[in-house]
Amino acid sequence: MLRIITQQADVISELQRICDRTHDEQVLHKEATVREVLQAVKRQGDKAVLHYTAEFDHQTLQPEELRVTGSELDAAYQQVSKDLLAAIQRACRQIEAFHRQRVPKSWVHFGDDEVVLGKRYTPVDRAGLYVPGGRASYPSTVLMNAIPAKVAGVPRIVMVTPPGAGKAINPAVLVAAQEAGVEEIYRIGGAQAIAALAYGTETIPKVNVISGPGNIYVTLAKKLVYGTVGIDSLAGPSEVLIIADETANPAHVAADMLAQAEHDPMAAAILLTTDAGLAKKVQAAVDRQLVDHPRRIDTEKAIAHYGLIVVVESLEAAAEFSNEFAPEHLELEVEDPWTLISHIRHAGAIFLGNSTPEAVGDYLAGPNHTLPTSGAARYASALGVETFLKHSSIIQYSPTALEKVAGAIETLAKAEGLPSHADSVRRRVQEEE
Ligand SMILES: NC(=O)c1ccc[n+]([C@@H]2O[C@H](COP(=O)([O-])OP(=O)(O)OC[C@H]3O[C@@H](n4cnc5c(N)ncnc54)[C@H](O)[C@@H]3O)[C@@H](O)[C@H]2O)c1
Ligand SMILES: N[C@H](CO)Cc1c[nH]c[nH+]1
Ligand SMILES: [Zn+2]
Repeated sequence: MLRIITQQADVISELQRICDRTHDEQVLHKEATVREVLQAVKRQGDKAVLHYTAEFDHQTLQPEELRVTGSELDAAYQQVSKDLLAAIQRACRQIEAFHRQRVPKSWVHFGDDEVVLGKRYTPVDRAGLYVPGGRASYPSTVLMNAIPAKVAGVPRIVMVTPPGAGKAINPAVLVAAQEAGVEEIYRIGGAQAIAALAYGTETIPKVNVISGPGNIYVTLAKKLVYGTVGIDSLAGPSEVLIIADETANPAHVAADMLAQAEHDPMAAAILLTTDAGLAKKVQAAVDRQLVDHPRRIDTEKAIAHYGLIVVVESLEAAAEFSNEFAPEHLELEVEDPWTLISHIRHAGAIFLGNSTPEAVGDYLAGPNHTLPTSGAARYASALGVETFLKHSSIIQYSPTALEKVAGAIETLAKAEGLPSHADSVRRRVQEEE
C-alpha cells in the first residue's frame, strides 16, 4: 500500500532514500556485474556481446544476426496498424517542430582592432541511441532520441535495442526508427549494448555519444563509460513527483503515479499535498486502479518501495521538498501553477495544471521525454539537439590587438612559470630576430 506520512521531520530522509535508490548498497552488486560486462566486451567484442545477450536476454544470436536486416525493416510496416503509424507520424512531426526551435547556431563577434571571437557548433561524427526494451518497448523513445540527433546533423546514427522473444524487435520500434530516418539498428540491450557502442566490436561501430534511457544496468553502464564516450545524462528508472492542492482529482493523481510506477520496479511516484483528504483518496484510488492492472506485480513493487504521499503544510514547503528531490517529472496539479512554478528550481520537465498528465510529454507534446533521474536534474537537463553538438571556440587577433595585450599575457605567463607562453607572444610583437 502507498504510504502516507505527515511528520515533516521524516520527509527529507524519506525523499533522500527514494532519490538515492539507484546508488544504494543493493545496487553495488549490479555495478560489479556491469563492470564485468564492460571489460568482457572491451576485450572480446562480439563474442562477449553474444554471450551476455544469451545470458540476460535469453536469445541466442549469431554475429550476422546482430544487425536488423532491410527486409525486417520493410516487413515492420506491414505489422503495424494504420492508427499506430499515424500516431507515430504525428508524434514525429510535433517532436521535430519542438527540437527545431532554437537550435544552437555558430556565431562570431567582430570587436575592436579586428578581434574576432565566436563559437562554432559541429555535430559528433557518430551517435549511439539506446532504446529500452526489457519490460516494455518504446517507439516513443526512438523518436525522442533519433529526431534531435537528425536535427543536429549527425552523419551516422546507430540504434540499439534488446531482442524480444524469437530475436524479434517490436515492429513499432522499427517503424518509428525509419520514420525518424534511422536504419542502422542492432538487436542488443543492457550493459553489453552500452559497452559495444563505447568500445566498438567487429560488428558494432564505436560512437562518440550515447544517448537514451534505460534500467539500472543501462544507467550504470553509461555512467562507467562516460569519458570514453559522451553521454546525454543519467536517465534511469522513471519518477514523478506531484504537488497537488484540494482542486486536484484523486483518480487522476493516482493514474499519473501509476503511469510512472508501471515502467519499472525501481520507478518512483511521490505526491506532496496540502490536503489530507486528497491524500487518503489518492491512496485508495491507487489501490483500486492496481486491482486489474496488467503490470500489477512490478507496479506494486515500485509503489511499495518507492511510492510515497506526504501531507505538507503549504505549497511553498512542497516546492522546497521537490527542489531537494529534483524529480525527473514534476506535475503541479494546483489551482495556480504559474505562481507555484516560481518556487521550483530543479526538475527535468514540469507539467502545469490538472489537464496536463505527464503522458502527454511522454508521447507527443514535443519536449524530450529522456530526462535526468535520481537527483541528476540538479545539474543536468533533458536530452536535446545540444546532446549531439559540441562547439569550438573561435579566436582571431590582429597584430595591433596582440600588441595591446602582450604585456598582460607575459605577466600572467611569468606568474605561472611558463616562459614559452610569454615568448610565443613577445616574438610576434617584437621585430623578428
Ligand atoms: N528517464 C527517462 O527518460 C526514461 C524514459 C523511458 C524509459 N525509462 C526507463 O527505462 C527503463 C527501461 O527498462 P527495461 O528493463 O524495460 O529495458 P532496458 O532495455 O533498459 O533493460 C533491459 C536490459 O537489461 C539487461 N538486464 C536485465 N536483467 C539483467 C541482469 N540481471 N543483469 C544484467 N543485465 C540485465 C538485459 O540485457 C536487457 O537487455 C525503465 O527503468 C524506465 O523507467 C526512463
Ligand atoms: N515516462 C518515461 C520517461 O521516464 C517515458 C515514456 C515512454 N513511453 C512512456 N513513457
Ligand atoms: Zn512514461
